[in-house]
Amino acid sequence: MTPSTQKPIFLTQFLIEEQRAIGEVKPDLRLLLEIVARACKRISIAVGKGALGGVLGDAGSDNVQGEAQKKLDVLSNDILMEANEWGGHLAALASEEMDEPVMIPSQYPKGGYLLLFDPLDGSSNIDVNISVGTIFSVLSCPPDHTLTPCEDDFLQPGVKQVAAGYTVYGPSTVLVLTIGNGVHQFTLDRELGSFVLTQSHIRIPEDTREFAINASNSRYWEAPVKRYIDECTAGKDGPRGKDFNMRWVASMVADVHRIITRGGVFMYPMDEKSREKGGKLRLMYEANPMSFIIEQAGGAATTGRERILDIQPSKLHQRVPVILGSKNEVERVTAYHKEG
Ligand SMILES: O=P(O)(O)OC[C@H]1O[C@](O)(COP(=O)(O)O)[C@@H](O)[C@@H]1O
Ligand SMILES: [Mg+2]
Ligand SMILES: [Mg+2]
Repeated sequence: MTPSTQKPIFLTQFLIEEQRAIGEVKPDLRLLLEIVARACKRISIAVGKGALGGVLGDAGSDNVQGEAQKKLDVLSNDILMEANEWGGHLAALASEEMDEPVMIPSQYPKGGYLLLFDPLDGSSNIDVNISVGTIFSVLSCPPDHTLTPCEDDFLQPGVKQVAAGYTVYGPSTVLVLTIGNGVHQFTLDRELGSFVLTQSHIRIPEDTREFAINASNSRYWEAPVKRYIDECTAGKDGPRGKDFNMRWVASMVADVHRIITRGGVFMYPMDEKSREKGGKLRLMYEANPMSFIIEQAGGAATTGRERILDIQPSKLHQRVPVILGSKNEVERVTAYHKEG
C-alpha cells in the first residue's frame, strides 16, 4: 500500500494504530522508537551539513573494533546516547562505538528495554558523500535485571528482538522499521520535520538477478561462495541461464535498503581474511536487526551455515558471516555450503 493522496500518517500515529491493531506495541516501546527516530533526524541534519558542518574526517580515536573512528561515528553515537539515557524506557544500551554497555544513570527512571545500535553505518563512505545510515535493535531486559542490567542480558538470540530498524541518510532520509508485524518505511519530511509513512507491509521478491558482495575479496572466499558468484557472472550461457547484475555501495544500510526496495542478495561471507574474527559484520547491531527486517519482509538471512536469528550470542561485539535477501537465492547459497 503506498499512501499518496491520503492524509500523511506520522510515525507516532502509525505506532498507536499498531498498538491498537496487534496490542504488541507497549507505550514504552513506542516512546523508545519515537526517541530513536528523533535522534536520527538530528543525525540526518549533521550528515547533510557535510564539510559545512565540520563533521567530515577522522575523530583521531579508535573504537573497540580497532577501527579509526570518524567524527560522525562519535557525533552520531553521542546524539543517540543523549536522546535515550533519560527517557525512562531503557535499562541499558550498547553501541558499536562503545566497548561496554552503558547502564542508565541512577538519577534517571529505568525501563524494560535494551537498545543496541550501529550509530553510523558505512563509515568509509562519509567523506565521499555516499549514503550512510544508523541501524538499531531492541530487546527486552530480563524483568528482575532492569535496575542492574549487565552485558549478559544483551546476549539474546535475534529471534528475541521486539523491534529493529535502520535509517538511510541518502538523497532522502528513510526509516525502515519492524515490530514483528511486517516491515514499514517512513520518509523524513524535512519541512514538517516528521517521519511520514510512505510504504507498509513491504515484501521482497523471492527471486532476483542482483547480487552485492565486495569482489576484491574473491581470493579469500570459500568454495560455495566462489561457485555461487561464478555461476551468477557466467550469466545466461551458464548454469543459471540468466544474466545477473552486481552492486556494492559498501554501506550495509544502503545495500540492504536496495534489497528491501527491489530484491537482491547481500553477502559478506566468511573468508580467509576475516576468519579469525568470525566474519566482518557485527551480530548484535548489524546482522540481527537486518535479518529480522529481511525475514519480516519475506526474505531469508543465514551465515551460509545457519539462520542468523537463531545464533546464541557469546560476545557483545561478536562478528558473523552474513548472506541475506531474496529467499530463493539465500537458500541456494546456503545449500551450496551444505553440499560443501
Ligand atoms: O569496506 P568493505 O570491505 O567493502 O566493507 C563494507 C562494509 O563495512 C561496513 O561499512 C561496516 O560498518 P561500519 O561502517 O558501521 O563499521 C558496512 O556498512 C559495509 O557493508
Ligand atoms: Mg556498520
Ligand atoms: Mg558504524
